Amino acid sequence: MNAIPRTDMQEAPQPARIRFENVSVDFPTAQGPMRVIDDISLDIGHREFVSIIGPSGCGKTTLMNILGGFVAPTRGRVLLDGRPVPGPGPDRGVIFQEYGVFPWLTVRQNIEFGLRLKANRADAAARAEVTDRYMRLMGLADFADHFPKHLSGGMRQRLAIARAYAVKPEFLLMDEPFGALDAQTRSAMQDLLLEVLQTENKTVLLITHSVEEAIYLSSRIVVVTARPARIRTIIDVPFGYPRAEQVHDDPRFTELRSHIRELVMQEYAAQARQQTVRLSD
Ligand SMILES: Nc1ncnc2c1ncn2[C@@H]1O[C@H](COP(=O)(O)OP(=O)(O)OP(=O)(O)O)[C@@H](O)[C@H]1O
Repeated sequence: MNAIPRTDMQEAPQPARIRFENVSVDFPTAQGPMRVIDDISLDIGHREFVSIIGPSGCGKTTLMNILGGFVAPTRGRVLLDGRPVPGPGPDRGVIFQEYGVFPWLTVRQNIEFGLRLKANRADAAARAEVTDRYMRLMGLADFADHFPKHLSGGMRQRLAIARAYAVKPEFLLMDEPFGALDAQTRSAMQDLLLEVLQTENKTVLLITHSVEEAIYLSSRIVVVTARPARIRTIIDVPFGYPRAEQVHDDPRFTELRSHIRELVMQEYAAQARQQTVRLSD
């Protein structure tokens, strides 16, 4: 495929806000260390939106867990604004595939939780205002005093998203955040995210299995290989921000979608071959 010129508003990423420097991760297994990430280097600039796409189980979540401060690399390092990741912190809002909500707190209390933390201290009126805003945006206003167990799966996921957005983290780390939502809600959540990014400075790393979602939202897409995850290729998305629904109809969208799908399919095939070899060992 021909190189697609970069036409979005964001300049080349420099200096890096997020830097993966020759990162490798091995996990111990009964058969010895298993390499999950292999020598990944990647710079992500201020206000960039980078998506990672690759076969299931290849190591994407592990990559995000390193950035979140939950997993340490075996080799290499990850820098945030030039400093090694110190552990989890309120500068990074993390949204996982599974609902990251506290079951013992109501909807309102869940959203307020982060706002009460010292690093994000806000007075009670400001907390209530932000909480009300996100409950409205997420369609949860009528459920303010409900506990998560009384919400549908999609509502719990929207609550998890509201909690992360409300704290206004500089970095959003999102691991399949919309995967559990129905198509209509997923599309609304994508648009809401684009809206939030228009008004707030955020640098975003998204893991998704949806090629369309990656193209619609990102400025760059990183395709990773079957395990161990290496960078297969990095693609510049040729659409600027604000980004409108109509980009789905752009012929470049269709062309990119086919190209990325093909790459991901090849990696799934490589993964299947590896598994066949392992089974026959
Ligand atoms: N803490 C851990 N200890 C041992 N193995 C782990 C650990 N975390 C992940 N793994 C293994 O590492 C591999 C990669 O997992 P990871 O969750 O990073 O993949 P993924 O690409 O995010 O998968 P998916 O797309 O299905 O969510 C898997 O084989 C998983 O079982």
